[in-house]
Amino acid sequence: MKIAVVGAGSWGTALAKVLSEKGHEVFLLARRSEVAEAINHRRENPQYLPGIILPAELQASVEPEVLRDRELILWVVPCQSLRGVLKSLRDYLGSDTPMISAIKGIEIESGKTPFEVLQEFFPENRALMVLSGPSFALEVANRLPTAVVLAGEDEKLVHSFQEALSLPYFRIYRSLDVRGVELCGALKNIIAIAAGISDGLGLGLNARAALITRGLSEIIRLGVKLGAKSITFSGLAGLGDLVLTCTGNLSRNYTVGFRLGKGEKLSEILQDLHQVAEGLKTALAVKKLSEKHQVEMPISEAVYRILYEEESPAEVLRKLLSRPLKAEFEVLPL
Ligand SMILES: NC(=O)C1=CN([C@@H]2O[C@H](COP(=O)(O)OP(=O)(O)OC[C@H]3O[C@@H](n4cnc5c(N)ncnc54)[C@H](O)[C@@H]3O)[C@@H](O)[C@H]2O)C=CC1
Ligand SMILES: O=C(CO)COP(=O)(O)O
Repeated sequence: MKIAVVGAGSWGTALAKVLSEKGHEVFLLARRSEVAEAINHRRENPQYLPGIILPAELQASVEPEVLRDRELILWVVPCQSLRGVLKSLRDYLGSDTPMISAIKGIEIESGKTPFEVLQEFFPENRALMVLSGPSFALEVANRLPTAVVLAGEDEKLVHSFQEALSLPYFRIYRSLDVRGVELCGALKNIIAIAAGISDGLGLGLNARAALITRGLSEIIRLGVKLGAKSITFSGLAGLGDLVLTCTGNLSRNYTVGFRLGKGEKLSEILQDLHQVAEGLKTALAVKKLSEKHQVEMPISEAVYRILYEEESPAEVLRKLLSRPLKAEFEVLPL
């Protein structure tokens, strides 16, 4: 298959490597020519995946022309950049070319997920899909066993792409709950920031386990209100990715939280963060969505206050721990 991956950051590069190893003809569309040149000439993306040797067959380019004859496009740019990228590339794209978003976020302005933004640009396209799940780019690039989930509305289509894109070390499960899979990937990043803060404060493993579990509970509440199936949250995109990013120090979101917990200011952290930590922006989008839909999200709200209202992590923690005691489970629709 002729494939293009748009976005030559760590995840775009790792996915392009997987697809190239599967035998597809892959173009990686980069924004900067030095990134494309390094991939083509040194077989490496030194800024985003240093030390990983890329397949000789994988080609990189900054020319949108390479999108013209592709049979599948993967979108792997930061969520808040997707709209601008689509505006600039739309003329090079077929209206019904199969597309997969591997982006984990929610647009701040519109409250839309990447899938919804793609639908806005390609309203006739019935071949839009979402890829999510626990998958650190570096581990995938090192061919360590990984399981992810591909979701789409057309079961036959999703099934065919599941077969076409899987490798023994990159196992793709399939789902029809696009909304759920996509919201899981976006919302878990805020909980990962919270887990990082907790670890940075030295609150221990009990606290982190409680954060993951109560975090899951609140992201299910919002997700279900927004049309997701609650069972999806117990799958790879939900619990799987929550566990990975809340416990793995390869996570950018967790790392931002950890540094906040250690007392650094967000402005200082942003200065040397050279990759996207989607949870920072998703926290803004979720603040608006949770208020609009009247969903209680104490952990996401706490992260928002630390990030944007300069409340100290210790003060936010004090407030979280003095919330009224309640029943563990509300009745949730399946
Ligand atoms: N890195 C990982 O392990 C994983 C990342 N993701 C998701 O993939 C998405 C991309 O993340 P990463 O590759 O990790 O980010 P990154 O920060 O490593 O790279 C982002 C890439 O997008 C490009 N970019 C940014 N703005 C652009 C614009 N306006 N036009 C064109 N290109 C632009 C950058 O130049 C860079 O190449 C995020 O939504 C992230 O949550 C999902 C699974 C795993
Ligand atoms: O989503 C990820 C792994 O599944 C990557 O997490 P971070 O964006 O926090 O690094």
